Amino acid sequence: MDRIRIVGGARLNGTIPISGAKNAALPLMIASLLTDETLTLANLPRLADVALLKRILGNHGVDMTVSGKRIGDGDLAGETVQLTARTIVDTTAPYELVSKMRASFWVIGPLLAREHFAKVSLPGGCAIGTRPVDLFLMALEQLGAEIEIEAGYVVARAPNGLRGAHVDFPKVTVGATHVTMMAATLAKGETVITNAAREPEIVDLAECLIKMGAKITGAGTSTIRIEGVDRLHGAWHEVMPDRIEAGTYAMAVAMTGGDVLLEGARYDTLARPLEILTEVGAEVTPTNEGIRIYRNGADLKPVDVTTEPFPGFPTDLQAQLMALLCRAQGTSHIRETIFENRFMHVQELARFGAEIHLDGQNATVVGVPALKGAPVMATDLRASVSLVIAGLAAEGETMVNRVYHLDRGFERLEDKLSRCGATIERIAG
Ligand SMILES: CC(=O)N[C@H]1[C@@H](OP(=O)(O)OP(=O)(O)OC[C@H]2O[C@@H](n3ccc(=O)[nH]c3=O)[C@H](O)[C@@H]2O)O[C@H](CO)[C@@H](O)[C@@H]1O
Ligand SMILES: C=C(OP(=O)(O)O)C(=O)O
Repeated sequence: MDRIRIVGGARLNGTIPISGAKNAALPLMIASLLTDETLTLANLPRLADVALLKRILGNHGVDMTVSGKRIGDGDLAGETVQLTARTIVDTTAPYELVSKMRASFWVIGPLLAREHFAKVSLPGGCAIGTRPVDLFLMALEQLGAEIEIEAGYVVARAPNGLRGAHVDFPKVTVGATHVTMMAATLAKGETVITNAAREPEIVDLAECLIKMGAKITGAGTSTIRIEGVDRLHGAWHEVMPDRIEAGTYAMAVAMTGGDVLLEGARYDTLARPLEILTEVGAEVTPTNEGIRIYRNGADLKPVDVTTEPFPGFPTDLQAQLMALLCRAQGTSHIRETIFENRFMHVQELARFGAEIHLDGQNATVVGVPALKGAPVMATDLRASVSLVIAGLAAEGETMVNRVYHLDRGFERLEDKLSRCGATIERIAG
């Protein structure tokens, strides 16, 4: 298993190109199941999750060709991939694949809409909470599907096709909003989703579906309207930049000090976390090329933050912010409201000498004057990268074990950071 070795203490200076967003790329790739024509996706990040989804889609009959420019080993640009689901050859998404990544469950929407049948294993993914799928099933039932759970699989049937309906989510869910939106594109009549997720990745998917011929309005607001059409066609779409990757590097620069341009990052997708970073003591400047983050040696200030659905502070940046606050002068409070078990980085951050107290969904972070490098273990994707951030700012050597979590969501992390002056390397093993 690969490990990442870091020698902390260097300031970060330079440019970090931001990759295509994992959490947009996955639903966009899944949308290829909705049409027998070619969906071309540009700026697809080279990530373990994208590779796994290629296998899952291949199993359903999606042909994939890579046509993007690759300039060489040092190239940081994403891939352009053409996905063509001429016919769906298998409507089952098996346990062996779906259990590895939660988003693969989302194939249920397009398969059901196009084939009127889907058998999809209950999902896996990051161990950050129980993560049920009841709201997906509720929405698909409202669109007319008959659903049964058989031996760990969701079996969904819509013999006469799906029909438009009012789907009112009792809580904001990104995944179920994606799936309902995709399924409703081919349903008969109008679907109205209320209390829909407003995340930028929902907007990115809606924009792609519209290019494919879907009739969707309101994506990015709490009410999305979809007028079903008979068929969708091919399209070209560029995956939006990854706001979580950009936010992660922003936290890293705020912690180590330095001056970094996050190339391609979009301020509108990161307004709340960047506002928090400003409160903490970093300088944040949106530019034509992206977002510039600067901090000199000034003290970091403590803050109180609650994770919330977009446009609130994202749960996917909570671990990274916590790492940063370990070095603030004073006591910060973080409340996690999205996932019930997303504090697994706390015990690992303690290995650096951090002082964090947990009480249910609340963490109290007492800033310490210095962190010391340590061997640590990654437990999930964003927790892993919080350990990298802590390691970059800590004195001495840090070894991050179980790096495969990082490879799910961060493209060439060690390349991007070492180009900015960090001492960081991957040790194959
Ligand atoms: C691939 C992807 O895009 N993953 C993101 C997506 O995950 P994901 O789409 O899985 O997260 P959701 O927005 O659905 O989850 C929000 C909350 O709703 C609950 N819930 C969800 C569905 C359901 O049927 N029943 C239910 O109770 C979840 O357990 C959680 O407590 O949004 C999360 C919240 O921004 C992010 O942390 C993940 O990175
Ligand atoms: C939790 C995440 O991913 P997933 O929903 O795929 O587990 C994440 O991207 O932080």
